[in-house]
Amino acid sequence: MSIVIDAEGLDLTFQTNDGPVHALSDIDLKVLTGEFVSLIGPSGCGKTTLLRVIADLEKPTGGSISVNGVSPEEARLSRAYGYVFQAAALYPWRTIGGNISLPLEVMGYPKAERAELISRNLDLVNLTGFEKKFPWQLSGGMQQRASIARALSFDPDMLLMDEPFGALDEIVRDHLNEQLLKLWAKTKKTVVFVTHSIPEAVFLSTRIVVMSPRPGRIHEIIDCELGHDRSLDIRETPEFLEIAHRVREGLRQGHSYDD
Ligand SMILES: Nc1ncnc2c1ncn2[C@@H]1O[C@H](COP(=O)(O)OP(=O)(O)OP(=O)(O)O)[C@@H](O)[C@H]1O
Repeated sequence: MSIVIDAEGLDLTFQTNDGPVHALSDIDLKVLTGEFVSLIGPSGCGKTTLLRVIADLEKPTGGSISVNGVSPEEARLSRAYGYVFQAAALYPWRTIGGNISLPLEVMGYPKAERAELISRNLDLVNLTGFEKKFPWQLSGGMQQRASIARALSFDPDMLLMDEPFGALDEIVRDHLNEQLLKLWAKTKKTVVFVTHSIPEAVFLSTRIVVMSPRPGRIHEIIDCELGHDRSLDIRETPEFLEIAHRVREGLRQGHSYDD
């Protein structure tokens, strides 16, 4: 396995009207090919900022980071990743197929190839038959699946997912977690996934990065070796509960309730 993301001593301070905000401090993280790494931590600990630095949507103010061995900017330009936002962020005036097609149009894919990729990726997220619907005709869970299909459309090796299921109810979230795991096993993508949910992180990940706030740091990295073939029942097993307990302890230790 090779190193996809290599961050060393990463620092990011935002300059705001209210003074500097130290969002990331001394982040060391290596992500290997095919891993599913979750970033978990309390609100404001820098999870989204770290994901955005990997995606070249923010520039770090210190330290170094490479993605696929090159700078985040070069990786972005070479389409190294697909990005899934917190809200599905689909264009309401475009059909589901039209939304998935958009990055492909921007990249100049010919029409026939676009049609083939739209159909393949709709199939991957179990939305075959919904190509001509508009986003408002789909449930929240289906919209989020469509946005995953869009992120996958040009077959990037890596998916960056910022709390994609945070706004969905628990039953839908469970279902999508199962589907995402199957998709990950099938496509062998490298995934970096932001979440607030301990069960979600333990269910999905091969490693869990526990972050703590003010400034955003990595408190602990926990291995999550539950095998690749997981069903939701695994959440009742002692192994699962043990890892969930360790994550909860890590979050507690990293979080000061005094401020
Ligand atoms: N563009 C920005 N300008 C100024 N401050 C910012 C900016 N983006 C994020 N921050 C600040 O950086 C810190 C980390 O924010 P970030 O959104 O990365 O946290 P998070 O862990 O993803 O939070 P949440 O779980 O609520 O999404 C916060 O204090 C936030 O207010």
